[in-house]
Amino acid sequence: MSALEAARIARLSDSAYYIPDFITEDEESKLLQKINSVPPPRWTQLSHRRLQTWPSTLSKSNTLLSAPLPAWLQDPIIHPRLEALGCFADSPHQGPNHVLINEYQPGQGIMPHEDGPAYYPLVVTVSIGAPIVLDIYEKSGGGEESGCLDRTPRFRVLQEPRSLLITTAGLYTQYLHGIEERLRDEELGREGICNWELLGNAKVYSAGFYDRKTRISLTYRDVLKVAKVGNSMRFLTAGR
Ligand SMILES: O=C(O)CCC(=O)C(=O)O
Ligand SMILES: [Fe+2]
Repeated sequence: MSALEAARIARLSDSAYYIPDFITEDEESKLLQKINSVPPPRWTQLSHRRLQTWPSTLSKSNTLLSAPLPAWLQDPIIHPRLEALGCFADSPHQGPNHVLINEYQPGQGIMPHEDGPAYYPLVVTVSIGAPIVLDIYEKSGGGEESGCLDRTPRFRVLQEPRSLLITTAGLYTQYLHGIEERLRDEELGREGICNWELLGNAKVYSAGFYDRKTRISLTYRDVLKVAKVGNSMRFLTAGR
């Protein structure tokens, strides 16, 4: 990942990279327009956010039925930009094959969790619409869920709209991540935000807070187990 050295979030050692303005405003509007014009059944309404899964949901055995991602999710994010960064060069399929799109209204979030073994341990997140703070928690020594709810985050990453966040290595395997359900993100500054020096426009946050607006993330991943269409009958009956 040497091409990414300038984007490394130093406080997160070698496990996270942040690039502001990874896409243009025009590309951001086109993505928003595409995401918001899919047929309604494409959305899964969850209790605290809604979600699209491309090209399809994984099977119970965490297998992806092989299918290309739609062109609007590939260009220009995968080709040429992620390819130029080389960040999936070492992953089994040499590129992402799965994208989750999460939408958070003000007050919504995602519980601290880890992304788990279905994926190669590398997640690339494009943020659009509005900023949001991603909280990173140490896995507690005393059992998976203990005390998670009232724990304070170990690190906080501010994701500006149009930015790219790469999480990998220790951050993927040793920590949990989540987004607090709140209407306002506060305590923004050099102290509390671990990628503050890398922000594209830190001035916007100089008041130390902002009110949440609708924020959408596109998380690009490489699913390890992929079934070819020719084997789809085996795939469909597996794990049932
Ligand atoms: O929206 C985000 O940035 C995080 C989403 C996430 O953690 C997930 O979908 O696993
Ligand atoms: Fe996640």
